[in-house]
Amino acid sequence: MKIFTSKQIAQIDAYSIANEPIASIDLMERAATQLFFWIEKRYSEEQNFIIFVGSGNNGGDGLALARLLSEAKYQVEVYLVNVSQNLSVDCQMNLDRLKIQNLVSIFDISNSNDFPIIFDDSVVVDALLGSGLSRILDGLIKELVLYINASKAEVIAIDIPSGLFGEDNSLNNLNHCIHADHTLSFQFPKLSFLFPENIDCVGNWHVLPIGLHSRIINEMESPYQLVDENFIKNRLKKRGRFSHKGNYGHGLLISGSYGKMGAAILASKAALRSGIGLLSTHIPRLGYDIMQTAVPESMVSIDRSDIIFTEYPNLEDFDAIGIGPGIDTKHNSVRALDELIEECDKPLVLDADALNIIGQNQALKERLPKGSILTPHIKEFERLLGKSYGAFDRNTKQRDFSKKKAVVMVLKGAFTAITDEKGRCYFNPTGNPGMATAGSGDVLTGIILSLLSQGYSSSDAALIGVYVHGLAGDLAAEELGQEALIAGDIVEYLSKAWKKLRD
Ligand SMILES: NC(=O)C1=CN([C@@H]2O[C@H](COP(=O)(O)OP(=O)(O)OC[C@H]3O[C@@H](n4cnc5c(N)ncnc54)[C@H](OP(=O)(O)O)[C@@H]3O)[C@@H](O)[C@H]2O)[C@@H](O)CC1
Ligand SMILES: Nc1ncnc2c1ncn2[C@@H]1O[C@H](COP(=O)(O)OP(=O)(O)O)[C@@H](O)[C@H]1O
Ligand SMILES: [K+]
Repeated sequence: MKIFTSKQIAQIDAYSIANEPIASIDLMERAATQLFFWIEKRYSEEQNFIIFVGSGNNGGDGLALARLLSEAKYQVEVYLVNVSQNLSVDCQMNLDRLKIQNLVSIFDISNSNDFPIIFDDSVVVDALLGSGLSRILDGLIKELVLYINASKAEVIAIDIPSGLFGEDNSLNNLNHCIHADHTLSFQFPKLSFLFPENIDCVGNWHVLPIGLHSRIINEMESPYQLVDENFIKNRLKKRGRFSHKGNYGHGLLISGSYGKMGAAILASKAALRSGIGLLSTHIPRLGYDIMQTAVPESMVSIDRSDIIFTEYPNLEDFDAIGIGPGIDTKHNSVRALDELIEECDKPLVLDADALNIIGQNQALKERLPKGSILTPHIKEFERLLGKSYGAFDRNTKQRDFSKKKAVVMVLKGAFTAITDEKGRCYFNPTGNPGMATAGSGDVLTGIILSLLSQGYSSSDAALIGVYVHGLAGDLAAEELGQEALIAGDIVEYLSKAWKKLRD
């Protein structure tokens, strides 16, 4: 699913009105009806709602919702806050309709004495400001937002929490935005929903389809996309009936050091459980017995060093190389990585300590082979590209770096962001907080190496790898629970995840 900016959504909205065609008031009714259906499924008739309404179309949605809810016998009170001089045309029309219906008490808020008591068991609907937000909140509306946030009532935000921008919130004060439990967004999620710092504002978000025009949605370009299962399924290659292990590539994984052999084991198992033909794992000498016992399916390449990575085998034998999990950042490993980067003309995935080494030796960053995949978490990302002003800035840096260096960058976390050489950014929906556990990144490196070895392009290897990794984590968490989940479980559940993608 493409993700559009608030400005683009307004254009899509206008195009739909002109070309479906549909009157804007009817589109608003469609939006409000979707809100109503969502609420009706979750709340019994006894539930009372306090709807705070602004003067734009977001307010109009709130007023139309108030009418639909009261028609269905819910208890509803509406509080109108004049955020600007005049109500928008559709907001005014819905206010008139609500007054004619005459089932709902409508109050004006002109100062803080007008704020209603919000009982803990009320549900607050935030229809103050939507995607027309043009500046950060101040004055009465900010006070009201703080007042709502201080209540214990559940809060449902319409379209976007009031005060939050759809894209860049680096100059915003997130405490002055509505903190919703649920955000009901029309047709698309907003970009800002996918950034970690906005979670307290957005809560759980849900996308409600309102039938915006498919032609404009298909034609309008956006660098941002939210990945889904079909998007991944369409990228999978078939395994031919007469294929043999030579068809699925030979990968080289450089991983592990004294005390960190687990990283090599996890990444190797993950590679083998993701379809690779042959795997060689290059490890320091001390790890020989450990590796041969734990992962007999992998061949072992032994370093001259007992405890760290200092050299690598002839790269000609391999289709792709993965390096980093648990290799440490000692001087001789830095030198060996430097040589590898200089020589390597094979698809390369760099993770963990390989990224830390590059972070400490910025010249290496300039020489990354085109098509390399880097898989940092936020800390590693900052070591590579410095601190950011916020998630939007970080995302812009990531896209620019991918484009400038023609590499794929995977910024890991909830909604892992994958950027490619065209500056496009894909957000991954799978995965859960149970995966915030030692070694889960190593598993991802193994999966991506496996896919690169099988001949997938760098961006497809990253997209598929991240998706299936998160899916395996989700399937594992469903059965084991998030607390008990360990990285080895992600490997174990890869089988179910791949099967699901092949269904
Ligand atoms: N997408 C779709 O297809 C559909 C969208 N729909 C709905 O429309 C919503 C967008 O509506 P909208 O454009 O009228 O904007 P909205 O946010 O309600 O209000 C803008 C007003 O607020 C004002 N204002 C701005 N910032 C402010 C501030 N900090 N403090 C105080 N005031 C501030 C601003 O003033 P100005 O910037 O002009 O000075 C302007 O007067 C969208 O979120 C969704 O709910 C559905 O109905 C149907 C389908
Ligand atoms: N809250 C979360 N939601 C989704 N995925 C997560 C979450 N927390 C962690 N993950 C995933 O788990 C992996 C953790 O990787 P990383 O931080 O490198 O761990 P480690 O260094 O311990 O191996 C990443 O792929 C990340 O996307
Ligand atoms: K809102």
